[in-house]
Amino acid sequence: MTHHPLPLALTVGDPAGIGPEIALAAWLSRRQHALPAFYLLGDAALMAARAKRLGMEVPLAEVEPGEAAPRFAEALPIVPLAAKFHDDPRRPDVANVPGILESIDRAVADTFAGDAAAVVTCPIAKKVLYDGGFRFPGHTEYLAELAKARTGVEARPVMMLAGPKLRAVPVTIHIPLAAVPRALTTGDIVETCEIVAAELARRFGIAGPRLAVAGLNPHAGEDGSIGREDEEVVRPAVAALRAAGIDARGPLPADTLFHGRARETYDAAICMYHDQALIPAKTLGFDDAVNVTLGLPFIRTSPDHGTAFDIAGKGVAKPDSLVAALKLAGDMAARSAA
Ligand SMILES: NC(=O)c1ccc[n+]([C@@H]2O[C@H](COP(=O)([O-])OP(=O)(O)OC[C@H]3O[C@@H](n4cnc5c(N)ncnc54)[C@H](O)[C@@H]3O)[C@@H](O)[C@H]2O)c1
Ligand SMILES: N[C@H](C(=O)O)[C@H](O)COP(=O)(O)O
Repeated sequence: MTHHPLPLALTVGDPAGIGPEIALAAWLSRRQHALPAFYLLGDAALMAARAKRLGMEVPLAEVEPGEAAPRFAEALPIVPLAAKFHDDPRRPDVANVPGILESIDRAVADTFAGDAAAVVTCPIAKKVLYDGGFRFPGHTEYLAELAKARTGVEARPVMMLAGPKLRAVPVTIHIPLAAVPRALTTGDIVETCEIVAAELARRFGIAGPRLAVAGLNPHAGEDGSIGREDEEVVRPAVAALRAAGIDARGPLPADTLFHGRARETYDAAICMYHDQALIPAKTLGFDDAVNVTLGLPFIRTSPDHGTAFDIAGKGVAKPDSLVAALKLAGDMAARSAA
């Protein structure tokens, strides 16, 4: 009997977005990209309708997770949810929220049950979920909550955008820009860097990773003359990290941190807020960067883009970032199993 590695559990994301069609396209490219086996937690009727709408010939197989890997070569395995979705691209509907969450919950449950090697998520629209009563900023924090519910241990999730040219980590994530200076603490910077250093070693095979810590203010505060946070919050964090044996440098001016020669000097840039990390990450690699959540007791990756409601159902969405997310999850799982 052939031995199949555990498949990846792929969530459907918002069904009105591009998640369903990039999942179909990723499956079609499975041989070209040597993708690890995955199954979609979704609704076969929705997937059949979206494939038909886009003229994509994708055989679908409703399966249990245990049957997914052996079926993957010949059909896109779908593990059905209780929830059903309409094929209504570009029209997000709060009525889809329970099904969107069921897909995420089930992916995590399957991973804890040993039926899946990792969780890969298609994009959700935060506003739609918030309107449906979701009280977490995004997947990142929700996944940490699901982990805690299962292990009883607090998880500190860390967002990393990882591409061939840059790995970038925002210390504060989905909070208003005006709230960043108050939210940023030395302890959070230290904790984030510790998790990044440990996970780069464990899950990416980078021994002694080099971390470049960006400043918050222009020119990293210019010795405290343009804002005090770099001297009072960031610098003590870097000192504590260095004392603990972590190769961290900073605070470094963020404007000169992302050009080619600078990027050669570190393995991850630690940034103080969302756009400081995600603008360079998506500019340098919108099609191949992956959103990875570190600090969880399981592997989670996601494409770097969102639901792209403007193009859903039009047949122009590129599956590249999802393909990269599936490959990275497979690589991370293989390294963790070795
Ligand atoms: N992982 C996630 O769940 C995730 C990530 C980012 C944004 N979001 C959410 O997505 C929603 C929309 O966000 P946004 O509009 O800022 O960003 P977006 O990434 O959805 O779209 C930005 C632009 O890029 C284009 N684009 C995105 N993905 C593409 C692809 N695969 N192929 C071709 N073009 C693509 C879109 O058409 C749009 O013009 C928001 O609600 C946001 O919260 C979710
Ligand atoms: N900030 C992420 C991005 O722009 O790519 C994104 O919104 C995803 O967040 P979650 O993985 O927490 O849903």
